[in-house]
Amino acid sequence: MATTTGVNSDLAKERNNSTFDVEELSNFIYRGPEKVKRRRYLHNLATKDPFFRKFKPWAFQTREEQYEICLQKHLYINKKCKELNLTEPVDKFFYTEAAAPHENSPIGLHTVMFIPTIEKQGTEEQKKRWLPLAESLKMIGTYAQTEMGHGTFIRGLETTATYDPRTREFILNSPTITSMKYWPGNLGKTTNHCLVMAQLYTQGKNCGIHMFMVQIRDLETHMPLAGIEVGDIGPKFGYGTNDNGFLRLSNVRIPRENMLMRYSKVLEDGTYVKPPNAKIAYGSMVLVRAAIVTDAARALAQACVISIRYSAVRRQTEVSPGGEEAQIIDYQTQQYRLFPLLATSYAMYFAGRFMYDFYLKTTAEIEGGNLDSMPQLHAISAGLKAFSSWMCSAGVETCRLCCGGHGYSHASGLPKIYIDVVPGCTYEGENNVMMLQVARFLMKMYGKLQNGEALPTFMQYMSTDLNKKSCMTEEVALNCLVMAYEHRAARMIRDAAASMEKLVQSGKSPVEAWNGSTVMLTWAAIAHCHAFVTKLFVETVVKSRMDSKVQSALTSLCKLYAVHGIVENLGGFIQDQFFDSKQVKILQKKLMQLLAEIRPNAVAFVDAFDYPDEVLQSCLGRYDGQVYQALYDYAKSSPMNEKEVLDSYYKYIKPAQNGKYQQYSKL
Ligand SMILES: CCCCC/C=C\C/C=C\C/C=C\C/C=C\C/C=C\CCCCC(=O)SCCNC(=O)CCNC(=O)[C@H](O)C(C)(C)COP(=O)(O)OP(=O)(O)OC[C@H]1O[C@@H](n2cnc3c(N)ncnc32)[C@H](O)[C@@H]1OP(=O)(O)O
Ligand SMILES: Cc1cc2nc3c(=O)[nH]c(=O)nc-3n(C[C@H](O)[C@H](O)[C@H](O)COP(=O)(O)OP(=O)(O)OC[C@H]3O[C@@H](n4cnc5c(N)ncnc54)[C@H](O)[C@@H]3O)c2cc1C
Repeated sequence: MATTTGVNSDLAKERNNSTFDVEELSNFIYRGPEKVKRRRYLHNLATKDPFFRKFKPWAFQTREEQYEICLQKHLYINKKCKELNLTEPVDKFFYTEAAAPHENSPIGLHTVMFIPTIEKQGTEEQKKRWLPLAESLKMIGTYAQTEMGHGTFIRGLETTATYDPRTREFILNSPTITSMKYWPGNLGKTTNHCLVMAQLYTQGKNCGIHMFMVQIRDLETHMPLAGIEVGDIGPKFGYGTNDNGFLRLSNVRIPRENMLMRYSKVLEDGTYVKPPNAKIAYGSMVLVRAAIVTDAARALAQACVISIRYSAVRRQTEVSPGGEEAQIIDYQTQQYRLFPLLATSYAMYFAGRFMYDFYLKTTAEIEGGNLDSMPQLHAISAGLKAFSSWMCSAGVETCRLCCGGHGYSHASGLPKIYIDVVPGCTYEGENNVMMLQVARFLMKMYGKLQNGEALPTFMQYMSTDLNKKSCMTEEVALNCLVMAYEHRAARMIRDAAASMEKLVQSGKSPVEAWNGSTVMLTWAAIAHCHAFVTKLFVETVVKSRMDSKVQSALTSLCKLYAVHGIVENLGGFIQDQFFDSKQVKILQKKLMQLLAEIRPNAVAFVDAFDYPDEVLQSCLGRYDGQVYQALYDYAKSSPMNEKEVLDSYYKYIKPAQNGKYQQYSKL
């Protein structure tokens, strides 16, 4: 029975029953007690700061208020980060996630893409010129690449930058309606500069797409400059705090020095100097793709915290007539929907940790002049970005559904998380398109395998003997699970390659063969990413040092991740009789056992993510489990309840009750 003060008794019982120390698991997730302490310190700085609490809740704000309030919060965050000397991206990330949770920043693109693009693609002189202005917000910029007509196919962008050697300027133009920049974050009303991706023309030749710094608004009045038409694109599915914008450029002249020239150059006479690799200009997209993995994991983790705590508190339906109503977390169907998502949130966190390290290592190599790992970085970041955003967005929605009616209310905090995470499936490369980039890499690797060439370590599984059957026994060993995922991926890669080969043999061109095989190629890419994430999870629990009780609990969760993925995608695992029917039954039975095994630790697993209530902003996910009082308080705080009788009653309902409808004929 729930009490109205203190911690809900069901939730308290859950915490008493767990088999491991939550603090130990938090230490493992966040890489040590010092880092946990630091994260808590940063969260506390934000959640205890009265500045962030003076605004009305996000769900009660109009679009204009969402923008204005979020802008104030992020400008304040910017100021505080400077005062507190928070320079590490991870520190800023933790401080911000607590200060403005899931409120997409009106200066976010400035921080996440504009400044990093100058840093990575600018010359020393350009960095010296622009970075101090950008750091002090005198220049506020965005990354303006996508156009109304093209987002995916960036070689098809229509914006032009034509070099005029007489004046040593570029002339920028949006020659058609489809060429206008459309979607860039913060572009509509906030920014005064843009990094514009445009087709470079010099000496009469098209040299492909390049980045140009373009001032769009006056630095004093903030009015658009001559030749610039700019504005907000209007309300969207979410992202109300963000002024995604449109931009038309008409004969806008910028100095030659405004082309980002660290790698490609246009000399004064108009001579074009090529970069060492044309795709080096895509580096800022790779950075954000890498960051999206952690961002998506965080969204799913928070949704699991909310949904699992609520499932422990919520009681529904007497199990036997007249008996006590069960905690909904005890229904096997609820466990089947939630626990694999809990496992997925851990899998994605570890994938995000890996991605962060790999990104830093590989970009350091690239900056040192060694570009060898660029294709791997592209394939891994594109694949993990797509896989994580798909799995986590769908997972957040399932968490919402698992909360029944209350999940549909903004009081749950879940809709806010969902609308923040789901565009990650689209921006920074639409997920299907990203998976096809992965497939392109896989086909190259397959070609190497056929030629007997060496493969990078993470691709060596492709040489597995596809006639081999699974080693799965009742024990359901982790290595047999990994082998199953790698077997499926290797077979799907081979099948996709065979499909293309067959089409070529039937007289199709390589391009036609590719287009005729994209579904199979996508299956292969997804299977590859699934294998990659599973193996990473297994290696993390097997090879890392951690408390033995935590390790045992985490091993069950990891097993659940792997077994559930097989049972849910069974067709792909049994197509070549890799598993026999006896082994399938073993896996199904194991799945049910694992749900029961994880049940006593479910709340502890979500507590270990260590998100304060102020970050979750959820009546259902509160640490103390006092959900009903919170829902009641939330309802009472609705602006709709400020007056007992609304003006609309007198204006519309009362006249209608009296049969008077004249007011409508006035319209
Ligand atoms: C890791 C850091 C973690 C830190 C965590 C802490 C702090 C983080 C702080 C903050 C971030 C927090 C969260 C982030 C979350 C949210 C972000 C907020 C807002 C989001 C803003 C969104 C902004 C945008 O959307 S910008 C626009 C993005 N647009 C796209 O992505 C377009 C997609 N299209 C493409 O990328 C390309 O067109 C393409 C599909 C790849 C095709 O390119 P194209 O040139 O046409 O290719 P082509 O066919 O000629 O050649 C293919 C060839 O090129 C290789 N290739 C392609 N791309 C790359 C690359 N990037 N690198 C290397 N190589 C590349 C490809 O492999 C092919 O090679 P090959 O021919 O087969 O050899
Ligand atoms: C919230 C949000 C913020 C954004 N912020 C920015 C920003 O700051 N800066 C910026 O420049 N852009 C931004 N964008 C734009 C974003 O990057 C693009 O929308 C994205 O890259 C997808 O491109 P698209 O819209 O052209 O989709 P399309 O390519 O038109 O996709 C439509 C469909 O076609 C399919 N498709 C397209 N091409 C292929 C192909 N080759 N093979 C198979 N299928 C294909 C896709 O899979 C998809 O199903 C933002 C978008 C959103 C939603």
